[in-house]
Amino acid sequence: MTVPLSTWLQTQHSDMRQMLGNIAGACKVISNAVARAALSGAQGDAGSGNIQGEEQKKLDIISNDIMLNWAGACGHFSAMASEELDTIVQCNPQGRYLLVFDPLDGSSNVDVNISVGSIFSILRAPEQTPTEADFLQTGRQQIAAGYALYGSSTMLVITTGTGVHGFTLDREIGEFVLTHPELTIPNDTREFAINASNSRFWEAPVARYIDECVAGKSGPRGENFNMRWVASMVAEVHRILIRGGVFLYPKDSAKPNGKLRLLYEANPMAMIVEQAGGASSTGQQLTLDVQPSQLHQRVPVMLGSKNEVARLIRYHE
Ligand SMILES: O=P(O)(O)OC[C@H]1O[C@](O)(COP(=O)(O)O)[C@@H](O)[C@@H]1O
Ligand SMILES: [Mg+2]
Ligand SMILES: [Mg+2]
Repeated sequence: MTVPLSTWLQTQHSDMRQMLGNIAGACKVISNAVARAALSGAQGDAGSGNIQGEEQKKLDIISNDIMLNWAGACGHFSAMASEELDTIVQCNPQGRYLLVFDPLDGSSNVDVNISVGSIFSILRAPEQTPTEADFLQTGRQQIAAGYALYGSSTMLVITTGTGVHGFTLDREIGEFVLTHPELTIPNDTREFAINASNSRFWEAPVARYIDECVAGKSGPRGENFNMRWVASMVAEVHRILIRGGVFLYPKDSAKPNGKLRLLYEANPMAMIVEQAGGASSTGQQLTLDVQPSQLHQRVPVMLGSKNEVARLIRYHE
């Protein structure tokens, strides 16, 4: 049976239906902007930097504007925060929710036609005008999270706290269609993802874990492991949702807080991964339990198949 996103959304309360509907609209528009970038002159650097001192691509800024406009139009968000904006943006004072997003994740890949994505998280808003402090909620307080993957097909993966569901964009009808209901991550895996160029900076527990994987059949794990690194978190998490695996962007001596951002990368992905039966940890603490202290805070991330994440946590004890 074909279930379009608009039909699936009928299972949600009306605020959620409209919020996710508009976010899905934004993702379709971003998908087109990404696909047409070489034709429209939207590839390359914007010549500016974001608050974290990272070079912005033209498509980072375009995607950010699309998400602000489309999500803002549903009227349910009282404020939003984005990777690409220094401070929060006030929206509808009557809105009962906050939106946090990474408009284009993995954007260093965008000029080489490798998969990129968008990540979002929905939180409850306070009754009064939101301030930055109102965004500093733990991942457990998210009421929905998801990502769009702009890959060989465009997909939208959503959780509202009852499982994880994947929709594929059918370009012939312009609709997302439910193709991957109830995604689950196997408990065990023989595949890891880490940027090994940082290995000289790794801390002992991560170095031990990776050494043991690389040692293969003759090592302590007694199994051969495979490795992948796309450098697009959305693509890595998607691979793990489809066939299992473990993804690490740990802290190390060069990046004492890791690289990924807690509110709009780690938390939404951790909610998705937990909802799919996997786990996500900083090494010390479950990602969803971390109390944020800053909007653009970074956090170490280890997520994926439950038993591998449990092993990583053990190695950190
Ligand atoms: O280039 P590195 O250090 O391997 O980092 C790759 C990681 O950085 C990110 O690209 C960060 O996201 P942004 O592109 O949104 O800044 C992740 O998607 C990816 O996992
Ligand atoms: Mg990102
Ligand atoms: Mg980004």
